Amino acid sequence: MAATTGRAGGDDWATGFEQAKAVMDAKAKPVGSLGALESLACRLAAAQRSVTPHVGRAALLVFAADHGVAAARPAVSAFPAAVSAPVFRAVVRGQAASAVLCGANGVSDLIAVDVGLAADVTDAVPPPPPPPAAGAGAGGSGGLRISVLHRKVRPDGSRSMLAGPAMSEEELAAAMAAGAEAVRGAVRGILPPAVVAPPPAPTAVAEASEGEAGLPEDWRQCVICLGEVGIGNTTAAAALLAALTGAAPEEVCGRGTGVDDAGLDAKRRAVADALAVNAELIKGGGGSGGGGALAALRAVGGLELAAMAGAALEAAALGVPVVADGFISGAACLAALAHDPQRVGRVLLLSHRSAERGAALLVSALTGATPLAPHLLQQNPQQQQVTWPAPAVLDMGLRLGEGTGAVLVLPLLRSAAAVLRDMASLEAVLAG
Ligand SMILES: O=C(O)c1ccc[n+]([C@@H]2O[C@H](COP(=O)([O-])O)[C@@H](O)[C@H]2O)c1
Ligand SMILES: Cc1cc2nc[nH]c2cc1C
Repeated sequence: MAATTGRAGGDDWATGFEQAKAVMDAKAKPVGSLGALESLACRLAAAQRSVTPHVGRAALLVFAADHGVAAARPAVSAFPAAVSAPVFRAVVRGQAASAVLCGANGVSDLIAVDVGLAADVTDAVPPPPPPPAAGAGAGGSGGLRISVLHRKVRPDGSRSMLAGPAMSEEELAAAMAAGAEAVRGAVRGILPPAVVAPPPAPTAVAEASEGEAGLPEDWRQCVICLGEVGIGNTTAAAALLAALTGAAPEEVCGRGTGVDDAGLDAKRRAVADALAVNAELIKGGGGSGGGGALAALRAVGGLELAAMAGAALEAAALGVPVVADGFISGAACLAALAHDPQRVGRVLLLSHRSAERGAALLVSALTGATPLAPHLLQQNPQQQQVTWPAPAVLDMGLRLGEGTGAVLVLPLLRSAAAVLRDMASLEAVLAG
């Protein structure tokens, strides 16, 4: 009989999942009767390598940036680009939806990261951290600590993907490194309330994970939620999804913050133009050195999407569960998954299906039902062995971003872990 405590599966994700499933199936309930909660628990167990999974500290990382495509073609969003910075400030003050939901759902850390807002936000200061006694349990709002990480890669956001790649190689690396840095700060739990520092030098930014050294004892029980803010980023996410799957602009573009028919048409044209301008980099022809998922991210992504991809890759390198949010966060995670399918697929959890048109295709691609573009499959034979994430847990018509959907799933994750950890077996119940 499978062990009920201790480590599950060593480094073998599938063995860990099967051990957790055996424990789950032996619980005092008809097999499968807790539905998706059961597979959520088994995935958490496999990611944490323990058949007694636990959601300890949960952190929300909100990455913010502006977009050259929105500056070049403002019609792609219902809001002017100038709105990204005030929304970021509201997150930092603890007044935005993401921060409020963090408080309501037992999130211990919210880390807001400026990777390319087209405004100076270095004066954005979070509220003082809560006293230790306030606690961070679900239901209380007093335990949330907010930190700000200033890692602006470009002063005016990403370059316009209509005129070439949205990022240089160095800019992509710097944004991804900011994402990795935020993950390590969250897992360590030692970020000061405000971290004001100049961007790291380009040579220092692409460092790989430093390994487990210096991590606190409970680091494996940390869960990372990803979120973003960036006017125009549904256009970048749509272009990235199209580049990664080969889908047409009509399939990936939606109304974002609420554009009308003319705005939707502008988005479709922007995505088609960006894919044409960056075709060589995306597909890897003409000695461009491109063709991989990170080349697509560089070509038509954005600085906050790159940061989220870097964060997902770092969480995967550490083996810490990472929860994707909506359309933009999901597209960034798809790039990370296509880049390192073996490791990312083991830790990535999908929180919800956004209301954005294109989200259905995105979830389908993230779960392996829709194949990646042929050039990506050829480049990466690992795609055959990938552990695909399970379908999104919620479908509530959410389309705000900021990581709101990822945070909303935390109570379900905690419940799933509690069932696997604490529920009696049918054998024990029948024995009285
Ligand atoms: O997460 C989603 O699914 C989502 C869907 C639509 C819009 N958003 C948010 O709205 C902004 C992007 O919308 P837009 O219309 O400016 O491209 C950005 O700040 C996102 O956080 C987010
Ligand atoms: C008000 C507002 C809040 C947001 N939060 C994330 N994206 C956003 C976009 C807008 C426009």
